[in-house]
Amino acid sequence: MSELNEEAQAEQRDSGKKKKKKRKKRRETGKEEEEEEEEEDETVLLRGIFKVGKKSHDVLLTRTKLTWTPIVPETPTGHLKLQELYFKCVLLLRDVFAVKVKRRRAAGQQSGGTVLGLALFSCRRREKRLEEDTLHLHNASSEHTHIWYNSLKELLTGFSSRPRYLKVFINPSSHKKEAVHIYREHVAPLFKMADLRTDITVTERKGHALSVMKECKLDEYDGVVCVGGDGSVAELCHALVLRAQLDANSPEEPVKAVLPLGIIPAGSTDVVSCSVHGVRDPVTAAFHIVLGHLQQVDMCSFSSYGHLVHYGFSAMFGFGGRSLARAEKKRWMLSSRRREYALVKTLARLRPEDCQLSFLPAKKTTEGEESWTTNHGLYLNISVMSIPCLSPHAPRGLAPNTSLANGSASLIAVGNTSRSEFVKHLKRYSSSSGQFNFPFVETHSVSAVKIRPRSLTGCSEEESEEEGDAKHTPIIQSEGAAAFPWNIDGELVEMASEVLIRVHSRLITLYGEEVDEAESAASCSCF
Ligand SMILES: Nc1ncnc2c1ncn2[C@@H]1O[C@H](COP(=O)(O)OP(=O)(O)OP(=O)(O)O)[C@@H](O)[C@H]1O
Repeated sequence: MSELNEEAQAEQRDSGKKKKKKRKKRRETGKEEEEEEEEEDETVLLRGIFKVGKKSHDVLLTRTKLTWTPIVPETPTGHLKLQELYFKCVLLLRDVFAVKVKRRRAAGQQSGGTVLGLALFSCRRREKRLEEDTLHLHNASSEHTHIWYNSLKELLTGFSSRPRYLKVFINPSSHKKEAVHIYREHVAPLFKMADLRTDITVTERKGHALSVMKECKLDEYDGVVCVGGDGSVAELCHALVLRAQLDANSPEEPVKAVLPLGIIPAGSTDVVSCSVHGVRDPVTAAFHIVLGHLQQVDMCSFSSYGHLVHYGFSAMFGFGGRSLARAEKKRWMLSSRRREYALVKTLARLRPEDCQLSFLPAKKTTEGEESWTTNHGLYLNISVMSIPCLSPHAPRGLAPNTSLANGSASLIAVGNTSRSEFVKHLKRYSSSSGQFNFPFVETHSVSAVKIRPRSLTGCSEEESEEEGDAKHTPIIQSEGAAAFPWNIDGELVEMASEVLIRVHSRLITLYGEEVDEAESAASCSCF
């Protein structure tokens, strides 16, 4: 018997012993069932010889992985090089999204051809990015190749979270109007390889996706995909929860969205995409969808006068709302220029909001009662965010103290201070940390917030004087009373009077995962 075989047998004996020991230990803790499942997963389903590169390999397939080890001929001395003994490669099936039979075809030949073996398409991680990788397994036997192909196909279809049919919305007007191109170039080919079917709507106006979502037959689909910026994402998240609420006939209480949402970033900031992917990369986003990585995410409801206005992830009142209102009036400008212009202009006219701020801490009192804390004062900005809101401009997030599914939101209240101190606070978002280490900033982990403006000045009067060219109208306009601009997920919403924000735990599922930091890029140049 060769040293290789002895070694392999010894390894098997060892692992057998280890498994027995493990089983004994688990029996003691009552976890025998789990152990049996684990063992079943490791049962070898297929074993065969394929060429990987130029060398023949011993290839093993289990329910969870594929391993290949080079078959090394014995040397005259009977010794093997150490690196050859331990050179075993592993591919986890959870990372494989497609398998194809490779054939040699003559030029122009559409079907048939000589079987060459298999190609396994998988995704590998490079920090937060997911990239395509291919493993070629060569074997000229058609029968052998098809046995492996069928088994691999069967195992891949067993991943129940992977979608097969998706409703896709593309906003052609997002950011640089590249959404259609991004989808065609980077996403559609991956979906096709994974045998994923799609039903595509290219949106024609604001609210188009919402109206389609209200009407369409949802049970046909396994998920929804949005190709666009934060505004489009906000519209679809709102639509998914609203649709679930309508279907469940629950006028008061929000209902969990039935289908998961995938986000292909094509906007200028892409806060939600960065928060669940860690990068602004359409390919990474597409892989999370194809591989069925599901992440439950908290959402907020925003209501005014007792009526639901919107569902969303984040809201800014004060500076954040006013600067967005300014930016929206300059829609004809490029989005980066528009944002810089609005920030600088709003900073130049910086003024606090006089308001009553109440919040419900996330941790309930020992009696489990709701105990609101209320403050009156002047605030330059108030943010409520149920997700960390990562972006290349704020890699640690606008709200690093919250996470995607902790059932609470971060309340960041910035009190009145000098312009220079406020700018210092803003600049720290794009650098390292410490954005909250100012005496005028308070943060709380909350489950609900109420904001009641006490001044009578809304947005229109102050901001209109040299901006009469406004063509844009906010998505919600108040009647009569002065309306205040709110920035809800990057969309302008005008609301008068008190606004109530409630956090709803895990209201929506997004394709992605929890990430702690986003890949950073150059920060905004206006400071
Ligand atoms: N064909 C269309 N023309 C104009 N607006 C549209 C169209 N389709 C969708 N919209 C609306 O455009 C708004 C903004 O979309 P989106 O967020 O995708 O782009 P953006 O504002 O350029 O990106 P970002 O928010 O990252 O700056 C959304 O409210 C969406 O409903």
